[in-house]
Amino acid sequence: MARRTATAAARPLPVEPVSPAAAVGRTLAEPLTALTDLPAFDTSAMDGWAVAGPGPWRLSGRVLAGQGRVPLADGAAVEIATGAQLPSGATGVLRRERGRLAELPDGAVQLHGVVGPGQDVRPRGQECGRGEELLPAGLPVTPAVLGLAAAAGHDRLAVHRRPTVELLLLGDELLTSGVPAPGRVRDALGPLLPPWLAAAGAELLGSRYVRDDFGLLRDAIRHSPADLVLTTGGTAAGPVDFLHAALEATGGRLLVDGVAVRPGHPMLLAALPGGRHLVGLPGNPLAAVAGLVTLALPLLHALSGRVAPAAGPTEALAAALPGHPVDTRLHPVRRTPAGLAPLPHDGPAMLRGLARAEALAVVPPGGLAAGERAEVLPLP
Ligand SMILES: Nc1nc2c(c(=O)[nH]1)N[C@H]1C(S)=C(S)[C@@H](COP(=O)(O)OP(=O)(O)OC[C@H]3O[C@@H](n4cnc5c(N)ncnc54)[C@H](O)[C@@H]3O)O[C@H]1N2
Ligand code: MOO
Repeated sequence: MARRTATAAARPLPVEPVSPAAAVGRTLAEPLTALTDLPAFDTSAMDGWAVAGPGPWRLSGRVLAGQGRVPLADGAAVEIATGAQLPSGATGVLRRERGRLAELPDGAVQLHGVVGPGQDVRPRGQECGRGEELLPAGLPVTPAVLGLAAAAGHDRLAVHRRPTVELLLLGDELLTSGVPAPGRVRDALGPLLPPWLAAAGAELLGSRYVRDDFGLLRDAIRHSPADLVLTTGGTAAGPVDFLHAALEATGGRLLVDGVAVRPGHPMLLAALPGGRHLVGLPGNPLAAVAGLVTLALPLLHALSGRVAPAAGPTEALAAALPGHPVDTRLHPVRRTPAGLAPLPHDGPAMLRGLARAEALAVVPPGGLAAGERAEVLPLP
């Protein structure tokens, strides 16, 4: 439900044509159509000889990949390379290992072998015709999409602008180096979040530490130019948890204020003036990751124009996963041959389980027995 609210909270950012290298990790804003037949011409699929009609054939010449189309008379054969354009009049390709050459009394070379019609030929348009839709809009541009787009003749791709993010790390207790001092903790989220945001297609404008001070937090939110202001800590009702007050002071409108999920229940989502958004991640590190996958990633995907699946895939559990009496639980899991294995050290303030996890399993209230299927939220 919270994931659906976050998905519905934003419209895709504007579309821009960019070079393929700049498109990786962004989302196709238009269907990718073929600008050519693929293959664009009848192509030899093997090294050997292009032949015209039934054998034996009289051999002459050679066609290499990259050359234009040459004619071939009935009864003739020409040496051909894989990927070369098939001569006009050719009826098939005889692989090198299946042909036998013999010299004729007049010095000419004769080729013997058996070739079915169209054998070892990749006919023009076998993969797609010009104008055909290859991929729908809303798909992330992966390296494979780049390869397909290039093969289909594209020099630029229409993608949505990357959502920008500013990360505000709240808490006077945070240390950025060394071991924890009395009352102080190492910031675990400053290192953890940026690579996951980048993997989700976002552009991080910056990360900064904001002291536990209402005015500083209010101004940081008010002046942030980012599409998404992502905060950590300060979501609960502690004496220096100023996030709600700062949102009110900056004209923020709460869309989600707490989610029935453990860990992470104080997570929140707000619309900010100027079409911006704020996601507040709880300070406990595993709770923050729960907020990332529940609110921040769906919102970033919506801004990127990425089509969201209705629900995550489900996988069978290798062991029982106890549930919360009324809330959904998110539990770090690994894939094993026996199914999803829950990882220990899954407390809200712990990262030991998460660091070995491949995904978070969604555990409904009451829990799941071994062998039952759990929805799986992949970690980006
Ligand atoms: N009376 C209540 N107290 C709390 C409740 C509650 O329902 N009633 N909920 C608890 C839960 S659950 C969570 S989660 C936290 C959320 O707290 P905040 O978002 O306000 O976070 P903080 O209080 O700032 O910090 C909580 C905890 O996390 C540590 N922290 C914060 N930032 C980082 C960071 N970048 N790296 C590592 N650790 C961090 C911080 O030191 C605290 O230990 O509220 C509970 N309280
Ligand atoms: O739910 Mo808190 O978010 O347990 O850590």
